[in-house]
Amino acid sequence: MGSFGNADRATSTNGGSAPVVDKEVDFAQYFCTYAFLYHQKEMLSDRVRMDAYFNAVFKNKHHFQGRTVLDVGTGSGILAIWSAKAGARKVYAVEATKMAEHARALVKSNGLQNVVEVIEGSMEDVTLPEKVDVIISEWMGYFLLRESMFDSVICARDRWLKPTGVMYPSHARMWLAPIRSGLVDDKWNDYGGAMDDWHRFLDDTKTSYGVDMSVLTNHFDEEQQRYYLQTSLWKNLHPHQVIGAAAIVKEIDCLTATVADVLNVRANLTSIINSPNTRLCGFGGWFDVHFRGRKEDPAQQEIELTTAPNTENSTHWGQQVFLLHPPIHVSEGDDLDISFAMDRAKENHRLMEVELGCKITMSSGTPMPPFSKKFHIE
Ligand SMILES: C[S@@+](CC[C@H](N)C(=O)[O-])C[C@H]1O[C@@H](n2cnc3c(N)ncnc32)[C@H](O)[C@@H]1O
Repeated sequence: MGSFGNADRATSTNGGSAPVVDKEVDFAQYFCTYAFLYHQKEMLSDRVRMDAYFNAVFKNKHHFQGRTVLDVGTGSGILAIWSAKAGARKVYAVEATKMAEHARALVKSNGLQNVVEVIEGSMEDVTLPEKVDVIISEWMGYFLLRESMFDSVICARDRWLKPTGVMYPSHARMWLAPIRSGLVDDKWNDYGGAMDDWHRFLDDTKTSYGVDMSVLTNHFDEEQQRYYLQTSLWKNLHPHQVIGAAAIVKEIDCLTATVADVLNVRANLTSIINSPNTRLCGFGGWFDVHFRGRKEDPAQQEIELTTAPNTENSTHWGQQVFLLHPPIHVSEGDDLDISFAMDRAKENHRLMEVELGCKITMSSGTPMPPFSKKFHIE
């Protein structure tokens, strides 16, 4: 995954189904960061991520030995190199950016050029000379689906995976849990500070330059609210900040999922608060993926990659935090009835819009007023 730029939003849509993407715009917005080694290094330094993929490949060599492999979005080439080292006969390593040149150099310097073929191009446009036994890819964005790279994996699978083929990873899940966090106060104060500063600016502009700009106050306020209060945050939460049972929002079988399955995520979830006298400050979202092979050709050792809050094994994905202003006093045994909706942003199909609704019933049986809030994942 990566924190790609989103400055110039010009993606068009075809009436609510999968967006039609202007490739040049997508390249400028999304792929640009992946062309830099510093960014690949960030992912290559994530030990949880690296160990999971390394173990998935080397503890399941039977899936690779003598087989053909496709690495979707090879980046530096690391997964293709491991696949070759695990005994693959041929590895096609597809990468959209110029990073393909570095991958090619890395493959050669590791003496694997006879096995790994690096192909520079979009997965959607590339033609392979044969179908493959394994598709390996690290496609996961923040909260799993940001970046929408799974679409490219689905496209690759439908075109190039043999009917007996295996997906690495094979399964994915999104999780959501109620959390407490001091960030709720920080962001509220930052927003207040920004508005105080705006009012000082208005006075100053009027006094010094004779122009009254107060007509813009509502627009500035909306901008600041969006920035400070309605945009989800990247955070590595401490497990103690999770104050209730985590619930599964979405389960994906990578062998069968379609783009339609991941386009609009809808879920009704329940959770129970398990901390006494605390504040419900929002929700934390994360994901896990599993490497299980396929039913008829299972993994010898199943591997899990989780991005759940963890003090020792945090990942560069962290968690996505959706804050509630103001926070709500809750206590052990309070029931949460949560509705979750996530759609792609209209202006950029790789970003997301989330709507979270919640009804809380206190352990006494008394209901609290329900609420609903919209967020942007940027
Ligand atoms: C999250 S990185 C993973 C890189 C590498 N596989 C690894 O695990 O370190 C995803 C890579 O996929 C590439 N990518 C994303 N979508 C692609 C597509 N449709 N076709 C080709 N490459 C793509 C990106 O440029 C990026 O280098």
